[in-house]
Amino acid sequence: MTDIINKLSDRLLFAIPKKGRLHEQSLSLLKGADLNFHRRNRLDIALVQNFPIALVFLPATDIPKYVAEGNIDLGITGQDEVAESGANDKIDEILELGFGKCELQVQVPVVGGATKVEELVGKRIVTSFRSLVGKYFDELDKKYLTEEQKQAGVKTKIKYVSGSVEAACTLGLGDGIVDLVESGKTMKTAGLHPVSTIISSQAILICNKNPSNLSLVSKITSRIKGVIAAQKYVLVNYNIQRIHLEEAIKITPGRRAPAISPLEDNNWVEVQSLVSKCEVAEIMDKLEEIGAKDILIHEIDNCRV
Ligand SMILES: Nc1ncnc2c1ncn2[C@@H]1O[C@H](COP(=O)(O)OP(=O)(O)OP(=O)(O)O)[C@@H](O)[C@H]1O
Ligand SMILES: O=P(O)(O)OC[C@H]1O[C@H](OP(=O)(O)OP(=O)(O)O)[C@H](O)[C@@H]1O
Repeated sequence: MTDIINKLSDRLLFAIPKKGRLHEQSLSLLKGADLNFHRRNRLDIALVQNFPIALVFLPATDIPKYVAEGNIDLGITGQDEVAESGANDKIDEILELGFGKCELQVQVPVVGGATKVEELVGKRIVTSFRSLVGKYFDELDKKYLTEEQKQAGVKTKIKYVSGSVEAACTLGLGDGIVDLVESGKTMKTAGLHPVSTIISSQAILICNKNPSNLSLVSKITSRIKGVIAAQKYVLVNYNIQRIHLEEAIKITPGRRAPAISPLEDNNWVEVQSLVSKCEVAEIMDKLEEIGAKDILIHEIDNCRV
């Protein structure tokens, strides 16, 4: 451990979620960006071999605080964690990473629960997002509590639990909860349904406003952008008769323009173009309809676009 600590002083410190929903995908981003490291068993610091960077494995919840205070230069966490930390104006949100997508929702029991979020005003809300939920219900209190209730000191009570928030209504701790929802399976299984959404979130790359090595931050950001772009696009290749080329270009315009190469048979050309992964099936259908042949789709490992 001391040998590693001695090597930290000249390195950019980059925080990675040490467990939970963001851990695995953060590691695959690092791999895609070719940041090589070896993490010793149970050690939360790992030196990157091919850059003057040290990775620090921390809970996603704590990462905004470390980055805001300058103890860490760069970090991956959730937008929800940044909002909850209240550190938004002390950090730069550099890049949305496209994973860890979820919504922070107010949920109530399907049977016998409130039907609208304003019915929860003055009641008990259980959550792990004390600050965001406190602010959210302060606004609702102002709007929906009567003057008599305000004067009597009535307020919505925000109760903190660190996990398994969905159990709170069944166990009688709260009248509603606020927790993250992705597929909705956890919520449904617990007999809950949403009555409002507080924020939408995804994983994000954040940076201190004065990082120790700005050019290295830019380099790492470009590499990560390349990995993300590669996940969004595929390369499509096909042959088409020249007479249909104009229509084909409309279907696959590429980011700038498609690459067009002549074939031995002068009536045909080969076209290569980047297309969005989520549109690929539809694009192949359209190409087939105009007579394209030999349509090939290639995954992209990495790119700069
Ligand atoms: N179901 C989900 N789908 C997508 N992203 C999620 C989901 N749940 C959480 N996240 C994202 O992952 C972040 C970390 O949540 P996670 O539940 O994995 O926490 P954790 O670090 O493992 O801590 P704990 O296990 O103590 O709750 C959240 O702040 C959110 O940005
Ligand atoms: O809508 P879903 O796809 O069901 O996901 C929602 C669940 O995911 C998160 O918890 P996680 O499973 O990460 O564990 P935790 O409760 O220990 O935080 C969140 O707190 C919900 O419980």
